[in-house]
Amino acid sequence: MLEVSGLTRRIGGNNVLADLSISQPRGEVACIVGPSGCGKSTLLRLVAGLDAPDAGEIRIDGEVMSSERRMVPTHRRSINMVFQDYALWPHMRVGNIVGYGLAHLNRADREKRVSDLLRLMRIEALGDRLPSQLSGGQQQRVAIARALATSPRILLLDEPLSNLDVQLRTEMRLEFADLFRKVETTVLYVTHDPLEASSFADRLIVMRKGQIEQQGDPQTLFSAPSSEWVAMLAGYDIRLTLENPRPDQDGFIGNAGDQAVRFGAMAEGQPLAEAKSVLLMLHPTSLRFGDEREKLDNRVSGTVVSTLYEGRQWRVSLKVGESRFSILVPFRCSVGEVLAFGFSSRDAAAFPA
Ligand SMILES: Nc1ncnc2c1ncn2[C@@H]1O[C@H](COP(=O)(O)OP(=O)(O)OP(=O)(O)O)[C@@H](O)[C@H]1O
Repeated sequence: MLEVSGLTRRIGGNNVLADLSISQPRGEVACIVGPSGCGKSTLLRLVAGLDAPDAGEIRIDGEVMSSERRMVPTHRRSINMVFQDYALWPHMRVGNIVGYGLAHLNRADREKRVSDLLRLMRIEALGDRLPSQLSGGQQQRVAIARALATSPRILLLDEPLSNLDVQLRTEMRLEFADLFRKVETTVLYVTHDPLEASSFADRLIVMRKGQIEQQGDPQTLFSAPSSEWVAMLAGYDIRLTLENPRPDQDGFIGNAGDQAVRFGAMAEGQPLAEAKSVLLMLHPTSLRFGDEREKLDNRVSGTVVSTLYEGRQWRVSLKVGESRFSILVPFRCSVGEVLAFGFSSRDAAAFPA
């Protein structure tokens, strides 16, 4: 179990981490998601013991690892870390790199452990190669095999897919899902890409400016973002401003120009009473066109302001009331045309504007 409580780190007068707390049960895969500079790597470095906190505590299985008074060195924490650049030793062969931390085992046990790990990472044929003879994806697998060799209690990964091409990233996401299930290690994984994280994380922890903005299992977080910022990160890029929001039947209603638009509820913790207007945010996959839209409790019309062909679909800029946003549609439309779409009020995330 990893417990981070009240963790604060000041660098150059700034709070890079500010009173941050995380409680992670054994075996959980948690992904820290957030933009560049929000403090993700600093958090990993603190957990690894490569840096010391200014306040707060880190405990592993109940034992204090970092606090203002105590710093357990990295090699005594049972933690391993995989870095963005893999950091493989260039003069060593893959088998030796993976077996490096296993000097305490006899030769036969060490060789067995190394070959098990190479098989697990599907690089069993590469044991005699040097890092320079491997592709980026293969190097990445070696780095993970090395990190798993000593069966650490916690595995830390800092943007491990960032140097791989798009196709390999997708493949590795699937493999991670499988791997993390098999090894049963507690995993703390840093990425700036919430989609990458949502494919294998038990929990997403969204960070912003050194603090946690929202956390939860990926499906909850993607379907109920608690702030405009998390909604943006989750891809809710359609923004509709509604004036005069007010309760209505089962939910709420507001005006976009002369059209009434329903929404289910305000996002968690956001008061409607004080809001003069509401920002409704929608994920593109919530919009329906044609007959499908008739079944939904919202039907909204917009005027097409511009269109752009984007390979088998069109990016259409729409004006609805005073709001302008762009959507992708699978059909051609022309400037000035009125385009109607539907969405369910339950799928909209609403925030005070
Ligand atoms: N040694 C340092 N000296 C000065 N500022 C630092 C130092 N280390 C980190 N920072 C600052 O702390 C903030 C958080 O950095 P950190 O590397 O943790 O962010 P990050 O979320 O991991 O970003 P990225 O995704 O770009 O790696 C940044 O504003 C960074 O400039």
